[in-house]
Amino acid sequence: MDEQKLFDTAMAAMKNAYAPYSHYSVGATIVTTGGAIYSGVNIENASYGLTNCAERTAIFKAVSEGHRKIKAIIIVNGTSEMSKPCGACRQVMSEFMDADGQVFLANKDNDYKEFTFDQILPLAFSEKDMD
Ligand SMILES: O=c1ccn([C@H]2C[C@H](O)[C@@H](CO)O2)c(=O)[nH]1
Ligand SMILES: [Zn+2]
Repeated sequence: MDEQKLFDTAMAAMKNAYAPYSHYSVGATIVTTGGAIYSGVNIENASYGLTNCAERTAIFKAVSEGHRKIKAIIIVNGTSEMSKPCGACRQVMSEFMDADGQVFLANKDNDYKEFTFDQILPLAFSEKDMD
């Protein structure tokens, strides 16, 4: 799937964001190594700390259906500022992405920057650290 298609898919998903408290909508779309596509949105709660970010929603959907490896993720939001995954999402991404996985951080205006996963989470803690 090309980058423009990924952007369009994440923007379409973002319309389902449930963000009545922050009014900050986020959409994330991932591509598995097998080419499967999953999208997620942020889902807030009156008990604020229970909020689930868009990135983790998308990843958990894919993992729930048996996928274990993500090759690319795009994250969009409803503002002109570039999306930036929170620390919790970066750590969850690290469980299922390799260092060279593609990360596209976009805004609502179709501007995006491409990173490798290890650029956005250097020195990631992983299973290997427990050997
Ligand atoms: O990368 C991010 C950062 C924030 N949020 C959500 C959580 C909350 O609903 C809102 C404001 O923090 O944005 C995401 O979904 N992904
Ligand atoms: Zn997050």
